[in-house]
Amino acid sequence: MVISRFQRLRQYLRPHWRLAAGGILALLLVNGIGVYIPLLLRSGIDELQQTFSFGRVTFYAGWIFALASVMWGMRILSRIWLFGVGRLVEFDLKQRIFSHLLMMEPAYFAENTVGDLISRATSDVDNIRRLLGFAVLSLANTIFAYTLTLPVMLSIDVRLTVVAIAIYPLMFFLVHLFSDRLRNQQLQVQQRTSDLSDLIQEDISGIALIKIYAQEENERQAFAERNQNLLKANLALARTRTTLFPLLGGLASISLLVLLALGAGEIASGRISIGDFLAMLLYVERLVFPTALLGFTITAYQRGEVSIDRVEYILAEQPKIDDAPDAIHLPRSEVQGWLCADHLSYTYPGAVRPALDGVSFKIQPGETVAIVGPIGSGKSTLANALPRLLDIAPGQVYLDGYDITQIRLRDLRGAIAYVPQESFLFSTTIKNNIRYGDPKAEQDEVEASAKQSQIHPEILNFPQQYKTIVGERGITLSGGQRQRTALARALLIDAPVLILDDALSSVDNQTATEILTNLREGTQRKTVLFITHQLSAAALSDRILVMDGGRIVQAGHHAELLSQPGLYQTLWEQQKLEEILQ
Ligand SMILES: Nc1ncnc2c1ncn2[C@@H]1O[C@H](COP(=O)(O)OP(=O)(O)OP(=O)(O)O)[C@@H](O)[C@H]1O
Repeated sequence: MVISRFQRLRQYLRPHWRLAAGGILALLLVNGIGVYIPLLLRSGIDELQQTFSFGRVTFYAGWIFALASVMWGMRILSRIWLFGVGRLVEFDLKQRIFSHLLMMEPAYFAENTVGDLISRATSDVDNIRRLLGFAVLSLANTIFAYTLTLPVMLSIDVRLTVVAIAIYPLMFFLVHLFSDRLRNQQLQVQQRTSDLSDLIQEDISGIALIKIYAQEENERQAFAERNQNLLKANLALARTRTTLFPLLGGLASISLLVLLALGAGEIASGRISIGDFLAMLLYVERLVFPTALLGFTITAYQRGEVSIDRVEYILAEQPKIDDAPDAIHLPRSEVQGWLCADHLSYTYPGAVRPALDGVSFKIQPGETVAIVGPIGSGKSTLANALPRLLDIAPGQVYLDGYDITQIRLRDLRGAIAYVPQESFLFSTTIKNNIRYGDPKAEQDEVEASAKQSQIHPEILNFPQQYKTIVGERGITLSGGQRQRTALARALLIDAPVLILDDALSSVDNQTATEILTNLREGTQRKTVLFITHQLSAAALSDRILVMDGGRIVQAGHHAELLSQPGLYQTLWEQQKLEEILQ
């Protein structure tokens, strides 16, 4: 069922309806008092014209002051509440979008650009906030202002009322017209600002390159050009703004002028009193602002509608990899580490050839298996398929005899520690990076896994040791240090299955061999699957699977594979030759 945007708005508002209702009630009160004050003034003036007394002046002034105070208090409350509702909805939506994005599989982020997702989660959510705060407030305000004020004005003098408000539709269309222009110019300013920040960001990251190629002057010119565009956009926006508001003021003055001209005649003929006339002037004044705002409100509403669609589009996207309806619970402590692939095939969306083509193997708990093969032979695809980072079909991979698509995702991923090719570190301390999978882990556990991955002595040399911050806000680690930190993170969670995808490629051969030997000989032997281009490291494993073109073309021990002609022998000879040539 397609839910209309209006229903969406109601959905967003539902959790905060009390606050929204409070804000709208406060607005009603503001408008009620706003209509009553001119009436009180009218009575005061008409009465004081007959018999003047200071007592009565004080009485009226006191009343008007008290009512105006309540009115302004209520106005403030209505703004706090209604804008607050907008902010709360903004908060809810951001939470929902972020949680939703966390559920999506990595392939989703390859299809949708980060820039677009960020813009939906920020600018579009901001438009919805404006729609719910500003648009609701001004729409309610305009409705109340008109429905309460017009009848009173008409009861005073129909002719004057019609003449006075005749100019309002013009005012409304003027604002509406301008607000479209304002919106486009505002977008231009935003676009130009982001063009400028993109250039600053790129130039700062590539500063070394700019210097090596002596391109400072060209970059300065490129910057001047973008800065000039931003200036133009800002000036155009300023021009529109400075034209609109005086124009509105002018129209409002014309309306007052007409009222004055006609009103004088009405007073002279005795059809209305001076008090009536004064009340009329105040009412006309009261309607100027809501009328002008209505034009902006319509634009805010249109913008908000587009944004609702853009945000809902993200939220409607369902994750392709999710728990099966009756997924099996498999606690990490109960997993032994049997892995089995049965004609596993996978083709990337849009690709012609399968990246995995009928891969079958059986791996026992505690076995260390190396996966080798030329570039693009499907090794990483296999590594990604096991923890279901790829959307593989059921009945192809089994962990401890259970089809992995039937195991709860949390449990499956909890049982498999995976170190991907790119070792990503968060911009926080080394310690927090290592205990990412178990944030409550103590220092000694963190150190134990750092020792296993042979990074401990280097961490002790960092300025604040384990408290040293890495990444953008801290120190930069070398490729090998990053890889060993990522390995320590995987070892800390002590999962029964460990997958290393070329995870020691930047670590020297000797250290890599030591790490792998320790892993094999450690007391808690895990099922280890390690993808590598370093065949000397693969030679240490219990078994080697050789992949080519998405298939396993050879399997066996190092000595066995080396003794028979085939891909492994070729790869080994190539590597030996490279070592000699180096
Ligand atoms: N996201 C993707 N979309 C489409 N094709 C992909 C994608 N990722 C990998 N491929 C293709 O799938 C095939 C197998 O790639 P994979 O990364 O598994 O190879 P690999 O053996 O790990 O290579 P390397 O040794 O370079 O890491 C390649 O032909 C590659 O181009």
